[in-house]
Amino acid sequence: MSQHAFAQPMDTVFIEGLKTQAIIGIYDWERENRQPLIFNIDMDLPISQAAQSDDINDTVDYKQVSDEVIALVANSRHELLETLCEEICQHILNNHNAVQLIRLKVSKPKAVEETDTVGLKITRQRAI
Ligand SMILES: Nc1nc2c(c(=O)[nH]1)N=C([C@H](O)[C@@H](O)CO)CN2
Repeated sequence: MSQHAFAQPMDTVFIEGLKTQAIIGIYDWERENRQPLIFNIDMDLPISQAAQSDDINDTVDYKQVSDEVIALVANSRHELLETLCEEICQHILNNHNAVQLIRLKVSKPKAVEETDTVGLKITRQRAI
């Protein structure tokens, strides 16, 4: 019987509180000044292979993904968080084959003065 006859349990590699600076927003002041965006990213994948091999290539490297997200955000100039978050999820799914599902939350703490923070949460899954 195949080793994969049963569903593999999903585990989560996560990045919490990733601080970036972006040109993002619909207002003039947001087009002229970078502002902070904070990301929490959950990446679901089975880690059983990496746990056996002890090889970073059998899992997803949270340091590498963090660096890629920082670079992607630094080079972006979107108006909406929706556009940026979709781009980040597609980048991760396209470049990190082990990742099956992503839950991404972005906080934009300087956007609405009366709040602690506002933002967006999205979930994206690899097409079967
Ligand atoms: N759903 C969204 N609503 C809003 C966004 C956004 O990106 N997605 N952006 C803004 C402004 O840029 C805001 O952050 C400035 O206060 C408003 N609403």
